[in-house]
Amino acid sequence: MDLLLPYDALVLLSFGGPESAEEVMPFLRRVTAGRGIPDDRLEAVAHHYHLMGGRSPINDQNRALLDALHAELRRRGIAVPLLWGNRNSEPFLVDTLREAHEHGMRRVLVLTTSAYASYSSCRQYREDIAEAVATLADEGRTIVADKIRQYATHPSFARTNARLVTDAVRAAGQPDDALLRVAFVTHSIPVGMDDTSGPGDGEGNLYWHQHDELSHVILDEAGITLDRNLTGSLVFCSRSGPPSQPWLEPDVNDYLEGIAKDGVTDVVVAPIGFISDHMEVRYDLDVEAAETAERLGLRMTRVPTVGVDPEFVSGLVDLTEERAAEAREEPVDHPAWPGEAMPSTCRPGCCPNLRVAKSAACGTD
Ligand SMILES: CC1=C(CCC(=O)O)c2cc3nc(cc4[nH]c(cc5[nH]c(cc1n2)c(C)c5CCC(=O)O)c(CCC(=O)O)c4C)C(CCC(=O)O)=C3C
Ligand SMILES: [Fe+2]
Repeated sequence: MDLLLPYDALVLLSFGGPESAEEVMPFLRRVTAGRGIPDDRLEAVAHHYHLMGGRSPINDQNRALLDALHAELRRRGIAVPLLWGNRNSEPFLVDTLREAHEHGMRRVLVLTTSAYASYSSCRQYREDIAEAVATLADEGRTIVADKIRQYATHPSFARTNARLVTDAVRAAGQPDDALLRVAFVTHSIPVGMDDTSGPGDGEGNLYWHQHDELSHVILDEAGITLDRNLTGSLVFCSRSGPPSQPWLEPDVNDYLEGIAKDGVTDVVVAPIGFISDHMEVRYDLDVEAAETAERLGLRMTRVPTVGVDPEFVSGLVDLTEERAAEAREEPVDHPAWPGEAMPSTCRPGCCPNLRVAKSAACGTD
């Protein structure tokens, strides 16, 4: 069996979520601390969790992803330990890393459950890694954490999403291109956060751009496979923040209103912004958007997220091998489609924290 040298472990790092009604408010307070989220929004989101019995599906989805990663690593003969930590709920990253250190591990590779550029999807994870590493340093434990590159532009992510959308369009059973739309959905973020997303060389809007580019190649691929002329749009869900602050639009529900007015009858909803069917998908799409569609008389087909799809999981394991080769300073390819490979070590000032200066791991700043 090979190892994933120089790494002593692979750590899955996720957002986290509550697993019981009592955990909902502490979780929400942790997530929104210092983020300026209005109380009525917090109450609404707490209600979404309570509708699901206080249990977010995200932790079970991560357990399934860990099993799938474990199986693929073993299939390739890689015997690296696989650990799991969250940013906002147990098991907390700092506890996972402390236990790793107790077991003699000194350098770990982190894989996050977030694919794109932006402060929320990349730097915030890096800040939390830095904080965990600093806490352990205060305890006299030195541990180094590297990270695989953001994988929104890894070909396995695009290919898996393209296949899932193709299958869903086929299943929707509306043969008339003019009556069908594909809505590519991602998490809305503040416009200012999108404007500053990217490597920090002045371009910005990389969050929006990566989603937009991926939507286009998926439409092309599905169109070619099905021999159809498909149309669609990038739309957003889960807006938070005060009404005075602009966030990316259109909201998925407003988009549905618009296409219904245009006489469209069928919508395929593809949550390409997320890698598993967590609350944003289960509530904001499967409950809220589904109700909007029903009210408008639109037939809605929801595309699954990449989840534990073998092609996606295999791509993630490719990325861990790629990062390990980089760390060993061996020549290595960085396959990317569509667009460019993101660096595994972020540049200074990329996807900045617009509120407070905080140190972030896995970067050159
Ligand atoms: C880009 C992005 C992703 C995708 C990348 C990634 O996956 O990380 C994501 C994922 C997630 N977001 C999640 C939950 C929440 N996000 C919130 C708030 C916010 N999200 C933001 C952005 C994102 N969020 C932003 C800009 C805010 C405003 C506050 C701030 O500026 O930080 C709030 C507070 C209440 C509210 O306002 O909604 C909650 C509860 C869960 C867990 C779901 C579950 O339990 O199944 C997951 C996977
Ligand atoms: Fe969020």
